Amino acid sequence: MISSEDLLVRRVSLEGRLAIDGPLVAPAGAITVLLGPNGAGKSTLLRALAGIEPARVSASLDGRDLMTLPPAQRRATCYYLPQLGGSQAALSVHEAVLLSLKTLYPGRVRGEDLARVAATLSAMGLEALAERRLASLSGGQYQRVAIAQALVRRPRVLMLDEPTSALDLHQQLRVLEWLRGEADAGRTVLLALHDLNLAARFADRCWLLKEGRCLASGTVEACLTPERLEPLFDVRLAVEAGPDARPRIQALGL
Ligand SMILES: Nc1ncnc2c1ncn2[C@@H]1O[C@H](COP(=O)(O)OP(=O)(O)OP(=O)(O)O)[C@@H](O)[C@H]1O
Repeated sequence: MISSEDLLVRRVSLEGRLAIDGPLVAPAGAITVLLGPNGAGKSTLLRALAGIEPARVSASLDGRDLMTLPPAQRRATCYYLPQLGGSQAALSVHEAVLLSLKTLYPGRVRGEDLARVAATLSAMGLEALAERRLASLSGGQYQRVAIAQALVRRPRVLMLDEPTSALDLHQQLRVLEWLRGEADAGRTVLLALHDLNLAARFADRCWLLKEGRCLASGTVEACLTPERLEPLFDVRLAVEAGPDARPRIQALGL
């Protein structure tokens, strides 16, 4: 059943790139993972929902038509973190995270904002790097700064595009466990992921995308099956239940 606190996507289309026919649901309080091969349209869909791509979007959030939100409010409500980039900006890690918050609340820096920045740096294990310049960071360190810049704003919908692509195993689990907490706090978390086992472990729901279309959506158990995944990725797979009863996926070959 769709609640008034869901992100409900009815249709999204972008000439030649995306033809999503819903309904697709990303509930508040849940992690929804977008899965699909390279070029499937995962980033384009997230960008369309965030209002960055000039797509035709029919979607609602908390019962309100997403398109009626003024563009700045829509981007603040649905924060989109792109795939790993890098920054040469002459900012420290602390300044970069604080700047993200100041962009949301221009002209305001209160004690509570500094406390929020400190808590976010701590959540991402960045305290020791707080005074380091962005340009001096490793790829994985920079990715955690970018995630901290998203988290510090506490958006209603967090859309993170491949947020663990540069992270070591410890940091992958740290970030996903933190995102689990963000969902438990009532946010909607939407992630594009390539790691099927991370998706199996942390997601509540999946949207399976290929060639700009959504082939299936539903619970992890319903979506992460060989019948769904083998044609999606064009590989042979074995799926078995892990000790936590969630699927474990092994690639057997092409
Ligand atoms: N700015 C753009 N202009 C035109 N086509 C684009 C643009 N960006 C992406 N595309 C195309 O749109 C399609 C979907 O790309 P998208 O980046 O959404 O895929 P994805 O599922 O996120 O892939 P990946 O797993 O490789 O990140 C691809 O065919 C891509 O080449």
